Amino acid sequence: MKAVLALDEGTTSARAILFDRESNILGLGQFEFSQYYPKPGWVEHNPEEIWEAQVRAIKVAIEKAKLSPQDIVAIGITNQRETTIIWDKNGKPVYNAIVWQCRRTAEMIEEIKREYGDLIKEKTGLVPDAYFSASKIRWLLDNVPGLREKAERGEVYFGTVDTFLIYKLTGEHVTDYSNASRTMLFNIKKLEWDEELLEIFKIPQDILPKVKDSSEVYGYTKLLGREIPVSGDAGDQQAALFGQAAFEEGMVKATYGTGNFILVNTGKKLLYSKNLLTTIAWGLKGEVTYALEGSIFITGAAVQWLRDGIKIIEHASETEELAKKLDSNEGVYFVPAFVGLGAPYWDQFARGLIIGITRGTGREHLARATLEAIAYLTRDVIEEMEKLVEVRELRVDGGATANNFLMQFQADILGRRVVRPVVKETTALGAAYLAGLAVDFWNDLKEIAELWKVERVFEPKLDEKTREKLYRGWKEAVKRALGWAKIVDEVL
Ligand SMILES: Nc1ncnc2c1ncn2[C@@H]1O[C@H](COP(=O)(O)OP(=O)(O)O)[C@@H](O)[C@H]1O
Ligand SMILES: O=P(O)(O)OC[C@H](O)CO
Repeated sequence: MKAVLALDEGTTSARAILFDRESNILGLGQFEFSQYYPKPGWVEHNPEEIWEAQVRAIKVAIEKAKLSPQDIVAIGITNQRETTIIWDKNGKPVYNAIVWQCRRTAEMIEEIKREYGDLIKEKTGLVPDAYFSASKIRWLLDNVPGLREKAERGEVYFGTVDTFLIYKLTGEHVTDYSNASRTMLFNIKKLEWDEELLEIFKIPQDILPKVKDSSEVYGYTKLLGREIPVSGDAGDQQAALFGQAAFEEGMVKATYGTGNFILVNTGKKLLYSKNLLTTIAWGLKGEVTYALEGSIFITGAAVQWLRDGIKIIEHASETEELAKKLDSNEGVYFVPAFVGLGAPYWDQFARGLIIGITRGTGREHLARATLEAIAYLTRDVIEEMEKLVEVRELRVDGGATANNFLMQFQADILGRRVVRPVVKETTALGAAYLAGLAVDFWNDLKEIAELWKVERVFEPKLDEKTREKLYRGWKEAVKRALGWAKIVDEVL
């Protein structure tokens, strides 16, 4: 049996999944790696740990599938995006990876935004934020002793995690259009690194990877004892859009993981929205497809916080039964702005808030408020999208879509159908499709679209009056969370 191997390197774990031609999962390996929080608001990973977790995951996936390396026709990569690594010629990182969630460069961005905010938006499609790679690279060059000199001599390489993994696998220094579009250094109209932005962020061009299509052979790896082509690469959210077979303009997907990321395919059109990101979905055969994206930083991570932070649950899935114990949220709202708020608020200084607590408030209220928040945040983004495109239904994927309460509440609060597919590992599947297309394992997008199957549809049931009342309450709660870190700075 022949298969494609997808490497899905996420924020909390590295996964490896083997898919056959019918997109069945033949084997899966997954290992978590450590999260480092050296200061409040800072988040780092150790790239060596990521690599080790990834290699172990590959071995487990192959064992579980009972396949041999001979059966693997191609490898596709998909990754947590924006996370920034700089390494030397031996593949040794010069510092930890600075993770997309890290806020250490928030002040730097505030300053740059004042002068260059509009220029950045116009060239990159992004809302200037510490989220993207540019300010993280600048921070490394300014803070790791001797690094700037090495960068100027062309002795080190920058990459997002896809680029680091491809370098480790093949020795090539490349990325794809979708990942490049998240650095805040890539001109999404001209499809090239932008010299003016490189100047603003003081980044030497030599450290940047070559930008390629999302589906082509980048190089070959001997990791498994024979040469296998590495032939697919896309940021995880774009890969999920591809794995959902959202190939037509107007198709929307939402991925429910650590954060929620909602993307609508806008085809060849570059649509701009003040509070959403214009981004590249993928490059295929020399042509790019664009998307509009709403990035929500913390959703499933808030469920993790209930589990690991305040320890009121043991498993994420318990939130479903707890939430169902109540008929309503009883006025309790939770705004999980742990690292500020992304789309559509873009407030780097917002912080988390739980409001409406009374003597009767218990675990079930907190569980319900957390799940409801995920749905409200998603509606915030869809409302913004609907100013530009019509959203008829939402294709969903990611870990938290297993929660039926959440899916039903999502349909209710949107007043739209929520559609869950059979294969929930949509991100990895997208990477597998991209890799497989490059080596003719799959022929074309039509063949892939036919493989997509619905598992369950959630129809909206809530009356409009209740829906709008609940949502108004949410908006009031959000107002109270905005700018909180600045207020704390002033008073403490
Ligand atoms: N049944 C559930 N209900 C609510 N949240 C869940 C459930 N199962 C998983 N999650 C949340 O989903 C996230 C895991 O999803 P996953 O797609 O693996 O995320 P990522 O790729 O970002 O690491 C975790 O943050 C977890 O808290
Ligand atoms: O690791 P995930 O799946 O939560 O995805 C993270 C995003 O790519 C960040 O932009």
